[in-house]
Amino acid sequence: MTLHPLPLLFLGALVTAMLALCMFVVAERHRADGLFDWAWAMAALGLAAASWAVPSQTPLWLTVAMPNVLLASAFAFTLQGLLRFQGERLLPIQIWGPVLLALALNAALLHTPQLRRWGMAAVVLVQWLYFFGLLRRHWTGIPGRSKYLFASGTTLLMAGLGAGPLALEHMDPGIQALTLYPFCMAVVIHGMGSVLMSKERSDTRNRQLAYTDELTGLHNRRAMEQHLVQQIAQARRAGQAFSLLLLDIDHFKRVNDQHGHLQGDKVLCAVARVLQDSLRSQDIAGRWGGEEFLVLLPNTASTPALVLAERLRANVASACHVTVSIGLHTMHGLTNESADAMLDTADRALYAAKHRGRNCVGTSLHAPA
Ligand SMILES: Nc1nc2c(ncn2[C@@H]2O[C@H](COP(=O)(O)OP(=O)(O)OP(=O)(O)O)[C@@H](O)[C@H]2O)c(=O)[nH]1
Repeated sequence: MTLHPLPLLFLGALVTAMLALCMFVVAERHRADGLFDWAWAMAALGLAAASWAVPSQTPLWLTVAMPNVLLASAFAFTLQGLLRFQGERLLPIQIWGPVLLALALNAALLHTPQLRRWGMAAVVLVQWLYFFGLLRRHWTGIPGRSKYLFASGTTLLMAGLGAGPLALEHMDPGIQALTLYPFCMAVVIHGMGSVLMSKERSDTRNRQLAYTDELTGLHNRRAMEQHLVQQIAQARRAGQAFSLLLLDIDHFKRVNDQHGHLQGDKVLCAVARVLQDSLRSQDIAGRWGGEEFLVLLPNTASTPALVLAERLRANVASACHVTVSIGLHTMHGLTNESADAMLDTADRALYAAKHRGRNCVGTSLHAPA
């Protein structure tokens, strides 16, 4: 059985067009993530494949020049999408210059196939170098694994479409047709990679939002509950001490009443900043609710925890125009305390600190039974 390139090219064009259509539908709400540009890239690839598939009697500008310019445009859209995804900018000439070059090259060398193919390979190589450089710069910041699909799919496409015509020119049409299978595969990998990359980015953002306190930027209560359970388990496994601090701003109602809710919010943010700046890298701070903050101190016994709590209290008092009362509780390595029990004891220590006149640290020793 002989393989004919034309039906396979039509199939390739159809697959690419369908992928482009799906991406346009999804991209509407993800323009800032580059998906819209990647949908245009896919559409340009589909059009290029369709133009290759028209019968050979058709003028060369339609079967050769146009698909070549469409290819360069597809890779320019790919680059532009990646720039948007990373919130970075390039001069328009850096993105669209290769497309103009492809246009000029195909106009000048339309009847000189060998030179034209070399020229196009060089244009695509320049585009790939931009693409690769950009991806490399941001690689570690892109969440998830779909970046591997995106990088390999795009590289396969660029290598195949840029250098393929040079490699295939003297080959049998049957062999040429076979190369369309990897083309279809590369298109699917590239398309899936771009859609999933954008999805993984949204998932990461949503997860961050779900675990972050909107006002202060600290962990929210949900995140702190999880950290607390993990830290207790870790302390128990390692037989280490683990301390927690419950901080409450003193007379915060007065701040709101006298200076307004907005000013109250600013005070909450200022206290959060002091916490972040005063803690060690292993400590975890979060907003527990209202004007209450929770701080977890892994591998910290009661004496150093008390020193740290006193430092926090003093730092807040000097930087924020308010004071805080702190309840401190320490779990010693092998004791079997639950998160609720620890919180309850810290809460009673906090109550004791309030009772002693505020702006001080209460420990389990001060807590009423
Ligand atoms: N601005 C602002 N105020 C809040 C927020 N959440 C809770 N509050 C206020 O925090 C105040 C807490 O007041 P209380 O529980 O009476 O405690 P307090 O005035 O700090 O008194 P003590 O804790 O006994 O020192 C209330 O007025 C709440 O409205 C918030 O997100 N922003």
